[in-house]
Formats: sequence, structure tokens, C-alpha cells
Amino acid sequence: MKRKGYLSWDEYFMAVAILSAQRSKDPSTQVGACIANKANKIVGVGYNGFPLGCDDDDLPWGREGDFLETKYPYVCHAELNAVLNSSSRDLMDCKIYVALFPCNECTKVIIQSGIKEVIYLSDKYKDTDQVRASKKMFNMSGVKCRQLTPDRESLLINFVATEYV
Ligand SMILES: O=c1[nH]c(=O)n([C@H]2C[C@H](O)[C@@H](COP(=O)(O)O)O2)cc1CO
Ligand SMILES: [Zn+2]
Repeated sequence: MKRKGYLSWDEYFMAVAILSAQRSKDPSTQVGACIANKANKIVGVGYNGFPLGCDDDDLPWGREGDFLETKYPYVCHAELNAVLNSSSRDLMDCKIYVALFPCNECTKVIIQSGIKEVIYLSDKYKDTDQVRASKKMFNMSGVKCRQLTPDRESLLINFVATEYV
């Protein structure tokens, strides 16, 4: 009989997004994204970070003060990186998994890439104009957005090798 408790596809792709977020150097918000195609194959992953060649130690990670002294003008969002890192040029009809509902800039990238479904966990910035603009564009372009309610609260990753002997 097959094992019980295995991850659903939704949980699996969201878990990959959350795992990818752990690569982020952002001290306040770590975001990851995972793109899967219609055959349930992962075709792109990403997390928020500075552009290639821009040293994580040479740009600011702060949130307040002079714009140029904050992370905001420099950081690439997880969704953008997942699209750009994709192994496929064609993301038509793919799904993107992100913990946080995408901002309006990522929304444009998602729509233009051909992705047709956004699956998210949190919509904590729903009262911002950015997210209002995102929803307007997703509606107009027929991209489906769905909040995931997983069957489990957490998943343990165990690096202890003796678990496998
Ligand atoms: O959709 C997103 N994707 C994404 O990667 N981010 C990143 C950009 C920043 O590094 C961080 C947001 O920072 P903060 O929560 O401190 O304002 O999350 C933020 C959003 C939501 O705007
Ligand atoms: Zn964004």
C-alpha cells in the first residue's frame, strides 16, 4: 500500500518556494518562488536578492531613510528571479508558487511570461495600492490567483545523515 502523508503537488511546489527563500540575505523578508509547468515539472526557482555582480555586503539591506541607502532600488524580487532563472523560454500555462501575493512589478513579469496561475499563502499587503494594481492586472489578463491552505502547518528538513542508515 502506498505511503500516507506524502506531499501534494501544491505543498511540494510551495515547499520548494519556501526552501528557496532560505537563500535570501534580506534580514526582514525572505521570499521564494517556484514555477511549475503543466506536467508538474519545476522549470524555475528564485528568491529575493541583489543583481548578479552586486555584492550582498556592498549594498544596503535597510528599509528606511534615503531611498538610495535602502534595499528597495536594488533588490530583485523572487518572482522576477524565478522567471529569469527558468530553464525554459516558454512559461505559457505554467503556475507560480509564492508565499506572498506578488507586487505590481512582478505581476507584469508574470503576465508577460505566459504564466496562468498564481498560488500564494499570504496576502498581507492586500490593502496596498501595489497589490490592488496586481489584482486588477491579473483579472484583466485572465491569470487565476488562488490562496493555498495546506493540510500541514510545517515540514521538517532533517540534515542528520543517520536518519538514512
Ligand atoms: O512579491 C514580492 N517579492 C519579493 O521578493 N519581495 C521582496 C523584496 C524585498 O527584499 C522584500 C520586502 O521587504 P520588506 O518586507 O522589508 O519591505 O521582499 C517582496 C514582494 C512583495 O512586494
Ligand atoms: Zn515583486
